[in-house]
Amino acid sequence: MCSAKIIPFPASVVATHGRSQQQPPFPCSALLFDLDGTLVHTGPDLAGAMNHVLQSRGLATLDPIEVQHLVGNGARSLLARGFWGRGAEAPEGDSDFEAAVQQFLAYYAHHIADHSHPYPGVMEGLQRLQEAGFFMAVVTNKPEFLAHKLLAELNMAHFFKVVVGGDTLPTRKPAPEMLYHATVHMASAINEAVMVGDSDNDILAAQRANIPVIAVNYGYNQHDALAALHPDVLVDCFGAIEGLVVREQA
Ligand SMILES: O=C(O)COP(=O)(O)O
Ligand SMILES: [Mg+2]
Repeated sequence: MCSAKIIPFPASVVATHGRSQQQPPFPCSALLFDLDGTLVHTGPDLAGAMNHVLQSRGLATLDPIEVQHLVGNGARSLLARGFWGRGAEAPEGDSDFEAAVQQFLAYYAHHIADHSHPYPGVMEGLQRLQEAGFFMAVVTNKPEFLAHKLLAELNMAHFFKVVVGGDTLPTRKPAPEMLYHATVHMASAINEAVMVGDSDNDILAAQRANIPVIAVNYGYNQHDALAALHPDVLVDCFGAIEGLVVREQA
Protein backbone atom coordinates (compact mmCIF):
# COMPACT_ATOMS: atom_id res chain seq x y z
CA MET A 1 0.00 0.00 0.00
CA CYS A 2 1.19 3.51 -0.85
CA SER A 3 1.35 6.10 1.85
CA ALA A 4 1.59 9.89 1.77
CA LYS A 5 2.67 11.91 4.79
CA ILE A 6 2.07 15.66 5.05
CA ILE A 7 5.18 17.36 6.47
CA PRO A 8 4.20 20.40 8.53
CA PHE A 9 6.06 23.59 7.62
CA PRO A 10 7.91 25.26 10.49
CA ALA A 11 7.82 29.06 10.71
CA SER A 12 11.35 29.21 9.24
CA VAL A 13 10.19 27.71 5.94
CA VAL A 14 7.21 30.07 5.80
CA ALA A 15 9.50 33.04 6.52
CA THR A 16 12.19 32.02 4.00
CA HIS A 17 9.91 31.08 1.15
CA GLY A 18 6.95 33.32 1.84
CA ARG A 19 4.48 30.51 1.43
CA SER A 20 2.09 29.06 3.93
CA GLN A 21 1.41 25.35 4.02
CA GLN A 22 -0.89 24.11 1.30
CA GLN A 23 -2.94 21.01 1.87
CA PRO A 24 -3.26 18.38 -0.84
CA PRO A 25 -4.86 17.75 -3.22
CA PHE A 26 -3.00 20.58 -4.97
CA PRO A 27 -4.93 22.19 -7.85
CA CYS A 28 -2.53 22.35 -10.81
CA SER A 29 -2.19 21.89 -14.57
CA ALA A 30 1.53 21.05 -14.79
CA LEU A 31 3.55 18.30 -13.12
CA LEU A 32 7.34 18.64 -13.10
CA PHE A 33 9.16 15.35 -12.51
CA ASP A 34 12.75 14.76 -11.53
CA LEU A 35 14.20 11.79 -13.46
CA ASP A 36 16.94 9.81 -11.64
CA GLY A 37 15.63 8.37 -8.39
CA THR A 38 12.06 9.57 -9.05
CA LEU A 39 10.86 8.15 -12.39
CA VAL A 40 13.73 5.81 -13.24
CA HIS A 41 16.13 3.68 -11.19
CA THR A 42 19.33 4.62 -13.01
CA GLY A 43 21.82 3.73 -10.27
CA PRO A 44 23.22 0.50 -11.71
CA ASP A 45 24.00 1.97 -15.16
CA LEU A 46 25.50 5.14 -13.65
CA ALA A 47 27.64 2.90 -11.43
CA GLY A 48 28.61 0.80 -14.46
CA ALA A 49 29.85 3.90 -16.30
CA MET A 50 31.61 5.23 -13.22
CA ASN A 51 33.38 1.93 -12.62
CA HIS A 52 34.35 1.69 -16.28
CA VAL A 53 36.21 5.00 -15.93
CA LEU A 54 37.78 4.07 -12.57
CA GLN A 55 38.88 0.66 -13.81
CA SER A 56 40.42 2.02 -17.01
CA ARG A 57 42.62 4.23 -14.81
CA GLY A 58 43.65 1.43 -12.48
CA LEU A 59 41.53 2.81 -9.63
CA ALA A 60 39.36 0.83 -7.20
CA THR A 61 35.74 0.47 -8.28
CA LEU A 62 32.78 1.52 -6.13
CA ASP A 63 29.77 -0.35 -4.80
CA PRO A 64 26.75 0.55 -7.01
CA ILE A 65 24.71 1.46 -3.90
CA GLU A 66 27.42 3.91 -2.91
CA VAL A 67 27.34 5.48 -6.38
CA GLN A 68 23.59 6.07 -6.34
CA HIS A 69 23.89 8.16 -3.19
CA LEU A 70 26.17 10.49 -5.17
CA VAL A 71 23.58 11.11 -7.94
CA GLY A 72 21.66 14.37 -8.33
CA ASN A 73 24.04 17.14 -9.37
CA GLY A 74 24.82 16.08 -12.91
CA ALA A 75 27.48 13.94 -14.55
CA ARG A 76 30.56 16.07 -13.78
CA SER A 77 29.69 16.23 -10.13
CA LEU A 78 28.95 12.50 -9.97
CA LEU A 79 32.36 11.71 -11.44
CA ALA A 80 34.17 14.13 -9.12
CA ARG A 81 32.49 12.48 -6.13
CA GLY A 82 33.41 9.04 -7.48
CA PHE A 83 37.06 10.09 -7.75
CA TRP A 84 37.44 12.11 -4.59
CA GLY A 85 34.49 11.28 -2.35
CA ARG A 86 31.16 12.77 -1.28
CA GLY A 87 31.12 16.57 -1.28
CA ALA A 88 33.89 16.88 -3.91
CA GLU A 89 33.42 19.59 -6.53
CA ALA A 90 34.22 19.09 -10.21
CA PRO A 91 37.45 20.97 -10.97
CA GLU A 92 37.46 23.62 -13.72
CA GLY A 93 40.10 23.54 -16.45
CA ASP A 94 41.58 20.14 -15.48
CA SER A 95 42.13 18.41 -18.83
CA ASP A 96 42.53 14.98 -17.26
CA PHE A 97 39.21 15.32 -15.46
CA GLU A 98 37.49 16.60 -18.62
CA ALA A 99 38.79 13.56 -20.53
CA ALA A 100 37.34 11.31 -17.82
CA VAL A 101 33.98 13.12 -18.10
CA GLN A 102 33.91 12.52 -21.86
CA GLN A 103 34.81 8.86 -21.32
CA PHE A 104 32.04 8.55 -18.73
CA LEU A 105 29.42 10.22 -20.95
CA ALA A 106 30.32 8.14 -24.01
CA TYR A 107 30.17 4.88 -22.09
CA TYR A 108 26.99 5.81 -20.21
CA ALA A 109 25.22 6.91 -23.40
CA HIS A 110 25.79 3.42 -24.83
CA HIS A 111 24.66 1.62 -21.67
CA ILE A 112 21.99 4.03 -20.45
CA ALA A 113 19.19 1.49 -20.33
CA ASP A 114 21.06 -1.78 -19.79
CA HIS A 115 19.62 -2.12 -16.28
CA SER A 116 17.73 1.15 -15.73
CA HIS A 117 13.98 0.82 -15.41
CA PRO A 118 11.00 2.88 -14.28
CA TYR A 119 10.13 2.43 -10.59
CA PRO A 120 7.02 0.35 -9.81
CA GLY A 121 3.80 2.11 -10.76
CA VAL A 122 5.49 4.85 -12.79
CA MET A 123 4.32 3.82 -16.29
CA GLU A 124 0.73 3.24 -15.16
CA GLY A 125 0.73 6.37 -13.02
CA LEU A 126 2.04 8.60 -15.83
CA GLN A 127 -0.56 7.13 -18.17
CA ARG A 128 -3.40 7.98 -15.80
CA LEU A 129 -2.04 11.48 -15.11
CA GLN A 130 -1.75 12.13 -18.84
CA GLU A 131 -5.32 10.92 -19.40
CA ALA A 132 -6.46 13.21 -16.59
CA GLY A 133 -5.11 16.11 -18.66
CA PHE A 134 -1.98 17.13 -16.76
CA PHE A 135 0.87 18.66 -18.77
CA MET A 136 4.03 16.83 -17.74
CA ALA A 137 7.72 17.73 -17.89
CA VAL A 138 11.00 16.14 -16.88
CA VAL A 139 13.29 18.51 -14.98
CA THR A 140 16.59 16.73 -14.36
CA ASN A 141 20.19 17.70 -13.66
CA LYS A 142 21.21 14.97 -16.14
CA PRO A 143 22.55 16.41 -19.41
CA GLU A 144 19.56 16.98 -21.70
CA PHE A 145 20.70 14.60 -24.48
CA LEU A 146 21.05 11.75 -21.98
CA ALA A 147 17.61 12.44 -20.51
CA HIS A 148 16.05 12.28 -24.00
CA LYS A 149 17.96 9.08 -24.79
CA LEU A 150 16.91 7.37 -21.56
CA LEU A 151 13.24 8.34 -21.97
CA ALA A 152 13.26 7.14 -25.60
CA GLU A 153 14.88 3.80 -24.75
CA LEU A 154 12.39 3.16 -21.95
CA ASN A 155 9.39 4.20 -24.11
CA MET A 156 8.53 7.06 -21.79
CA ALA A 157 9.17 10.07 -24.05
CA HIS A 158 5.54 10.42 -25.17
CA PHE A 159 4.40 11.35 -21.66
CA PHE A 160 6.37 14.60 -21.60
CA LYS A 161 5.81 17.89 -23.38
CA VAL A 162 9.25 19.16 -22.44
CA VAL A 163 12.54 17.86 -21.04
CA VAL A 164 14.81 20.32 -19.23
CA GLY A 165 18.32 19.02 -18.53
CA GLY A 166 21.17 20.19 -16.33
CA ASP A 167 22.83 21.86 -19.33
CA THR A 168 19.70 23.37 -20.90
CA LEU A 169 20.05 26.67 -19.01
CA PRO A 170 22.95 28.48 -17.33
CA THR A 171 21.59 27.39 -13.92
CA ARG A 172 20.24 24.09 -12.66
CA LYS A 173 18.39 22.75 -9.61
CA PRO A 174 18.36 23.85 -6.78
CA ALA A 175 17.99 27.15 -8.68
CA PRO A 176 14.36 27.53 -9.80
CA GLU A 177 14.90 28.62 -13.44
CA MET A 178 14.54 25.10 -14.88
CA LEU A 179 11.07 24.92 -13.32
CA TYR A 180 10.03 28.26 -14.86
CA HIS A 181 11.42 27.17 -18.22
CA ALA A 182 9.43 23.92 -18.14
CA THR A 183 6.12 25.64 -17.40
CA VAL A 184 6.65 28.31 -20.08
CA HIS A 185 7.29 25.56 -22.64
CA MET A 186 4.07 23.80 -21.64
CA ALA A 187 2.03 27.02 -21.98
CA SER A 188 1.33 26.74 -18.29
CA ALA A 189 2.24 29.05 -15.41
CA ILE A 190 4.56 28.43 -12.50
CA ASN A 191 1.75 28.92 -10.00
CA GLU A 192 -0.12 26.04 -11.67
CA ALA A 193 2.75 23.60 -11.23
CA VAL A 194 3.74 20.94 -8.70
CA MET A 195 7.24 19.43 -8.45
CA VAL A 196 7.92 15.76 -7.72
CA GLY A 197 11.44 14.66 -6.79
CA ASP A 198 13.74 12.54 -4.64
CA SER A 199 16.41 15.00 -3.52
CA ASP A 200 17.26 18.21 -1.71
CA ASN A 201 17.77 19.88 -5.11
CA ASP A 202 14.16 19.18 -6.09
CA ILE A 203 12.72 20.35 -2.78
CA LEU A 204 14.80 23.53 -2.69
CA ALA A 205 14.11 24.42 -6.33
CA ALA A 206 10.35 24.05 -5.74
CA GLN A 207 10.47 26.10 -2.55
CA ARG A 208 12.41 28.83 -4.36
CA ALA A 209 9.81 28.79 -7.14
CA ASN A 210 7.09 28.89 -4.47
CA ILE A 211 5.28 25.79 -5.66
CA PRO A 212 4.21 22.64 -3.81
CA VAL A 213 6.68 19.75 -3.80
CA ILE A 214 5.99 16.06 -3.35
CA ALA A 215 9.12 14.15 -2.30
CA VAL A 216 9.50 10.41 -2.96
CA ASN A 217 11.51 8.36 -0.48
CA TYR A 218 12.16 5.29 -2.66
CA GLY A 219 14.92 7.05 -4.67
CA TYR A 220 18.47 8.02 -3.72
CA ASN A 221 17.80 9.93 -0.51
CA GLN A 222 16.64 8.76 2.88
CA HIS A 223 13.23 9.52 4.36
CA ASP A 224 14.57 11.49 7.35
CA ALA A 225 16.94 13.64 5.29
CA LEU A 226 14.08 14.52 2.93
CA ALA A 227 11.60 15.22 5.74
CA ALA A 228 14.11 17.62 7.31
CA LEU A 229 13.85 19.80 4.18
CA HIS A 230 10.07 20.11 4.59
CA PRO A 231 8.59 19.01 1.29
CA ASP A 232 4.79 19.50 1.39
CA VAL A 233 4.24 15.75 1.22
CA LEU A 234 6.51 12.71 1.41
CA VAL A 235 5.32 9.57 -0.38
CA ASP A 236 6.69 6.04 -0.42
CA CYS A 237 5.51 5.03 -3.89
CA PHE A 238 4.69 6.69 -7.20
CA GLY A 239 1.06 5.57 -7.10
CA ALA A 240 0.35 7.96 -4.22
CA ILE A 241 0.90 11.04 -6.42
CA GLU A 242 -2.39 10.95 -8.32
CA GLY A 243 -4.31 11.33 -5.06
CA LEU A 244 -2.37 14.48 -4.21
CA VAL A 245 -3.06 16.59 -7.32
CA VAL A 246 -6.22 17.71 -9.02
CA ARG A 247 -6.36 19.02 -12.59
CA GLU A 248 -7.11 22.71 -12.54
CA GLN A 249 -9.24 23.85 -15.45
CA ALA A 250 -7.98 26.99 -17.23
O1 LIG B 1 22.55 14.09 -11.31
C1 LIG B 1 22.04 13.61 -12.33
O2 LIG B 1 22.71 13.21 -13.31
C2 LIG B 1 20.55 13.52 -12.48
O3 LIG B 1 19.84 13.76 -11.35
P1 LIG B 1 18.26 14.08 -11.29
O4 LIG B 1 17.56 13.44 -12.47
O5 LIG B 1 17.91 13.43 -10.01
O6 LIG B 1 18.17 15.58 -11.31
MG1 LIG C 1 16.74 12.68 -8.52
